This record gives sequence, structure tokens and C-alpha cells, in this order.
Amino acid sequence: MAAYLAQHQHGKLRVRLGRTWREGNTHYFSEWNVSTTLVSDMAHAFKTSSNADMTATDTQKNTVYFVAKQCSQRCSPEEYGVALARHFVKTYPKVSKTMVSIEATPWTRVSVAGQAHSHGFTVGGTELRTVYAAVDEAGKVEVVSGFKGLKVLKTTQSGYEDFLKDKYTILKDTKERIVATSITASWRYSGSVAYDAAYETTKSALSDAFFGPAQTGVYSPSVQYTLFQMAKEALKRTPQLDSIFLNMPNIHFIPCNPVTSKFEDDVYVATSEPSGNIEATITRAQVQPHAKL
Ligand SMILES: O=c1[nH]c(=O)c2[nH]c(=O)[nH]c2[nH]1
Repeated sequence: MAAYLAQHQHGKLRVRLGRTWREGNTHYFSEWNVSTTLVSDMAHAFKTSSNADMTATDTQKNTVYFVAKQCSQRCSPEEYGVALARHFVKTYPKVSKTMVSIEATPWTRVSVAGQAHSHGFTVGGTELRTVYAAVDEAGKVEVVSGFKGLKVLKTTQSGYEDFLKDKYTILKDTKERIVATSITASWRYSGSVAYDAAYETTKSALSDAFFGPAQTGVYSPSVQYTLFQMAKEALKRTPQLDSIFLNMPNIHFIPCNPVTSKFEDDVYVATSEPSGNIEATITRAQVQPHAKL
């Protein structure tokens, strides 16, 4: 029987790495969970018993640490990801492309008595910063930055009305509800950028547009509308941003009607499933609809 090897790749998933940089008395720390994927001329390994010239996934794991050691200056996960991907393409003639994915734990410097600590960190948020970096044999570099799992909630300034009603619809219009989500975002830059600063600016833009001003907030008529406003704010504040993908599950807090009292926007049934799932890609320039990063 004929069988064709249409596509193949091999890599190492979830190599965990900690990296300290000491700059005088001030230390910096990153924790990265790194995955590598090599596209290489290895069809023979699938079709015959030969492993000749194969970069073992164990070697890939070791290289994650080797390249981290080589990054002697403090660097962003994007810069590290590109350096790691480039290493494989440059070192192994049979490797034509390398893709690196990184999830960074949000270790954040602590303050003690109002003073930034020189070497103390705590996990500062729910989100993981994400990087996808790819380098091919022609030297083409692709970087996608983002985060996943940024949990946000508003107790008011959210509603949902005038949606289609038919015999399957139970949900009532409301001008008052809790809106909660766990944001996943990814974006591409045009041209070079200071990755760490651009990441913070973009994340703040998304968060600020979700919440609105501190005292008054901003009304959300739907997760869809809010998602678009958030993306617009990110494009506005980060000029190098080309396009942004946002996924925002609608995590429902359902009004609770205990038998003893009535619901007064106070007691809810907290849920995790099912959730709504709302996502879109928003671009600075007009492109084909439905483009997804
Ligand atoms: O903001 C919302 N968007 C929806 O698409 C939707 N669907 C739903 O049941 N509730 C909501 N809320």
C-alpha cells in the first residue's frame, strides 16, 4: 500500500528554565517554559530505521540551557527565542526551520517598606507571557508576542441586550451584570521594537480599555464590543503593532435566586463551564476578513 510522509517535524516540549542576571546589586529573574520544533531533512528517520544526522530532542533540551547561558546580557523572551531558533538553523545543516514557543511566569520585583527589593520576586499576575519565534534557513525571522490567562472582572458597567430571540432563547436583556474573562492575546510588530516595553504598554492598553476610568468605568454592551475597543487602544498605544488577536471567553456569574430573598445584584452562581467564547483579529490595515494569527 502506498503511504506518503506529507509533513514531519520533531522537537522538545516544555523545557523549564530559570535565568538570573546580576547587574551590580540589582538582580533580574526570568522563568521560561520553552518548547522547540525543528523542521529538518529527516524523512529517512520516519521511513527507515536510520537516525543519521538527527538532532535528538534531548540535545534540543540541553541547547535551551546552553543558549540561555550564552545570553549574558539581560534579554527579553523574544530575543532569547530568536537566538535559540537561529542556533539550530545555523548549527545543523539539515534543519531548515526552527519554531520556539515560550511561556514566561510573571515574576515581579517585590517592594519592602515602599522600596524595590534588589533580589526578591513574587508572581505578579495570573497571566503567562507568550512568545512564538521562528527562524528559517534564509534568515527570515517571525515573532509573535502575547500572553494567556489574564483574568479580569467587572462587577458592573456591563450589559447584553437586543440579541436575536427565538424559541431556544431563555436569556433576558440586561443592563446590569458581572463581566469576567481570561484574556489570551497575541500580536505581531512591524519593524524592530523594545520587546519588554512594548509588551507592558500593550498589556496596559488592553487592561485599561477593559476597565475604563478608575471611578466611573466604561459601559460594555457586549464582550465583542469591548474586545474591539481593547484592540483599538493597543494599536493606538503601540505604534509598531501590526495586528492583534484576542480570545475572551465570557466566564458567567449567574444571578442566584435563593428561595429566601430576591436577587439584588449581590449573590451569583460562579461558573467556569460552559463559557461563551469570543475572539477576533484586529489589524491596523484592512486585510482579508477572518485572518487569524
Ligand atoms: O457579551 C456577550 N456576548 C455574547 O455573544 C453573549 N451570548 C450570551 O449568551 N451572553 C453574551 N454576552
